Amino acid sequence: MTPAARLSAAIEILDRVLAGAPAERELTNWARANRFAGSGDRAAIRDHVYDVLRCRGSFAALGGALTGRGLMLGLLRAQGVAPEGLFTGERFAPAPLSEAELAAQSAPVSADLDSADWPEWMRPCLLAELGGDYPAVSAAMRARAPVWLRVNTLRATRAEAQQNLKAEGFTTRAHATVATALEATQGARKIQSSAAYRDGLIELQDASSQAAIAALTEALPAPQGTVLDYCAGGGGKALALAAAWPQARILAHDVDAARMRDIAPRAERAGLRIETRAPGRPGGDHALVVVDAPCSGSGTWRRTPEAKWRLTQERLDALVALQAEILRKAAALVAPGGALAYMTCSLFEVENRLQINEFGASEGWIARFDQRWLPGPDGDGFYLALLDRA
Ligand SMILES: C[S@@+](CC[C@H](N)C(=O)[O-])C[C@H]1O[C@@H](n2cnc3c(N)ncnc32)[C@H](O)[C@@H]1O
Repeated sequence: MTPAARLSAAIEILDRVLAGAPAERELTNWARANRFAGSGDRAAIRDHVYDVLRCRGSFAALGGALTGRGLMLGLLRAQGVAPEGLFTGERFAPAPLSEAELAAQSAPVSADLDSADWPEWMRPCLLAELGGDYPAVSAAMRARAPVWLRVNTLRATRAEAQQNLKAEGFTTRAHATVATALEATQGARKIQSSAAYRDGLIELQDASSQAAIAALTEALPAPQGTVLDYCAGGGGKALALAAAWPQARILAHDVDAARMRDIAPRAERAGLRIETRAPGRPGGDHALVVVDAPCSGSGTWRRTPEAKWRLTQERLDALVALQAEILRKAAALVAPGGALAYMTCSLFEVENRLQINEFGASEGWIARFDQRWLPGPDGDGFYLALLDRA
């Protein structure tokens, strides 16, 4: 496909996403309906769609309209690419620019384009909560997220994993402070086809999640009893905990059993043992209960930019109420003398420290420590609190 034909495809997909369709589904449907497109074309179209969704507000301003065409024109303007050579109307290229589109191309736009890429209702809250970090976080959220790998230190050292990956043509960079983390700097899209991945030397996991697991396992070097991952989902945290605590018995639970179906194959690949528990049957008296709570995901919106534009204040309030309910249920499963760990990949204090303060005050728990990681080159946004009974 020509670059212009890829733009046309992205415009078509973006128009459907703007009308409410999920981007992933539209990308899959487009690929099914256009089987002539190769993997390079699909990757390029995908990048256009996600690059644009991350910067929906600023690109609409630059392109003059919140439409597929307007957004793609905004992307080109942001990149300093003249659209006339691509919007030619020839064969599969988008139609030439209208008078109004041409005028929009040279119209002045607000200097604070970074801010335009947060939905308006949440800007005051983020400004207040991020303070001096607001400009850097806003800028970071407009760019693609790096791909981070977690080295399974039971199978290989980080240097060995790096060597093995290099021999297969994948280049990586070691994280400056997280001992298990490697950034895939070349070949990231194909990492799951590597022998290192198949043999369980590495897993995909964001560096901030790894940092949180490191902080948790440092604070609790050897849990005396079972560890329950109460919201285990696909098992990312449970696997990291099992690798960090090879002697511990790790149990995985989730309200939705289907979400846990990848845990067994992932554990097998890594040479780990994780017991899954049926929904509503998490057992009790655990030395540690981990709540990796359902949340806005705002710390990871570089990866899921649609979610940023779909979140509403009402939905956020509902999530906060759900987190409080989950915390109460999970706390009841902690053995006397045991601990409760709460995590989110959210940037909002209402899901993080405020949630913990409220829970602690009403249920009699006290935070031993909490920590926030902000999104940037070294990982996504993340939050961890470790709590003991007051
Ligand atoms: C942030 S995700 C977990 C991600 C997972 N821990 C990982 O590292 O891959 C939150 C999970 O909470 C689960 N969940 C939602 N409501 C729940 C509830 N009431 N009880 C237990 N799990 C719940 C969801 O099904 C989802 O899998």
